[in-house]
Amino acid sequence: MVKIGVLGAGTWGMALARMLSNMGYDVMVWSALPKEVEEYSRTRRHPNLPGMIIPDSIVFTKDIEEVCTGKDILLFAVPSVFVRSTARTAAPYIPDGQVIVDVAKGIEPDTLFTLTQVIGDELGKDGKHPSVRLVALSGPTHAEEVSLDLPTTIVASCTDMKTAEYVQKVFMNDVMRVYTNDDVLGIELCGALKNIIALASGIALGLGYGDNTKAALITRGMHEITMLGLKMGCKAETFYGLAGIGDLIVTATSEHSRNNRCGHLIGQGMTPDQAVKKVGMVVEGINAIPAALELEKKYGVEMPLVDAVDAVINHGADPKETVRNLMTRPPKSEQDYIRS
Ligand SMILES: NC(=O)C1=CN([C@@H]2O[C@H](COP(=O)(O)OP(=O)(O)OC[C@H]3O[C@@H](n4cnc5c(N)ncnc54)[C@H](O)[C@@H]3O)[C@@H](O)[C@H]2O)C=CC1
Ligand SMILES: O=C(CO)COP(=O)(O)O
Repeated sequence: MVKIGVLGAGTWGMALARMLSNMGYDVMVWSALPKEVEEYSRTRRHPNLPGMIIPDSIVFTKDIEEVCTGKDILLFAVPSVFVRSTARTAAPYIPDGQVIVDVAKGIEPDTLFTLTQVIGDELGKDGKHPSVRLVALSGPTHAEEVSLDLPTTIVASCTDMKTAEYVQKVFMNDVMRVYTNDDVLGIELCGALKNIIALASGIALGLGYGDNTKAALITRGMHEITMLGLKMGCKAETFYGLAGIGDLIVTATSEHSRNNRCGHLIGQGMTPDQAVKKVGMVVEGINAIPAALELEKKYGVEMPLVDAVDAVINHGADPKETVRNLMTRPPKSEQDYIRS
C-alpha cells in the first residue's frame, strides 16, 4: 500500500489527505500545532471544510520524525512562509531519494526561490540528500471542492518525468485528473503570481466593477505572468495550461478563493490587515508581492497589475484611484510581447 505523509493540516492538506485516504492509501498527517492534532483526530472535522468528514483511517501526529519515516511520498502542504522551517525541521528524518510533493504556492522573498527550490535548498545543506525528488503539484484546485469529490484537474511537475508520472499515477482517480509537465519553474511561478491577480479581481468586485473588468484583469494578469516567465526561461505552454490560466481563472472568480475574498473585502473598504484576519486562512497573494516586485525589476518586465496591487496593499493607495491610473496609462499594443 502507498504510504503518504502530509505535512500541514490546513484546508488543502486535509482535503488531499481525505482524497488519498479514500483511494486506499495509508495516510498520516502532521501539524505543527498540537491543538489541531488533538482536535481533528477527536472530532474528525475541519473548521474550514464543514462538509468534510475526516476518514477514521487518517492518523494524526505532532511528531515530524514519525510523519517522515517510511513514506513513499511526503506532501508539503504548509503555507509558503512555513515551508523552509518545516523542511529544516524535517530534513534529518527524510531519507535520500524521497519523493517530495509541494502543494503550497509562493516565492520566498529574499532568495526568490520557488517552494520546491526552498525545500531542495534546506535538504541540500547536510549533504545527505543528493537524490531527493521534488515535484510541484499545482492547478485549479480549491480544497472546498476537492473535499466534496467535485471533478478537478491538476499538474504534477518534475524535471524527472518518471517521478512526475509516478505522482500522476498515485494521485489520479475518477474525480482528480492529473497531467504531467517538466517545467517546474513555470508551474510554480504561475501558482504564486496568480494569487496577486486574484487579489486585484477581488478588489474590483468590492468596488462594484463587473465582469468586463474581471476578464481584463485575468487576461492582462496572465500576460504579465507569461512575460516574466518567458524571460525566466519557462515554457509558453505552461502559461496557457491548467496551472497557468486554469488556476488564475478559478482563483480570480471563485467564491472559495482566499485571495479573491480578501481583495473583495479590501475593495469594500477594509484595510488589508482587517481583510486577512476576516478570511482566517493564508492569503498567499500578499506574501508573494515582495518577490514579484523583485522579479519584475530583475528581469525588466512591466507588471502594472502587480504594481497596482502592491500600491493598494502595502502603500495605502485608494483602490478606485489606482484603477483610474491603470486605465489612463499611455495607449499600447496588445502584441508587445510578440515583438519583444
Ligand atoms: N486551500 C486551497 O484550496 C489551496 C491551497 N493551496 C496552497 O496550499 C498552501 C496551504 O494553504 P491552506 O491549506 O489553504 O492554508 P491554511 O491557512 O488552511 O493552513 C494553515 C495551516 O498551516 C499550518 N501551520 C500553522 N503554523 C505553522 C507553522 N508554524 N509551521 C508549519 N505549519 C504551520 C497548520 O496546520 C494550519 O492549519 C498555500 O500555499 C496555498 O496557496 C494550493 C491549492 C489549493
Ligand atoms: O490555489 C488555489 C486554488 O487553485 C487556492 O487559491 P486561494 O488561496 O486564493 O484560495
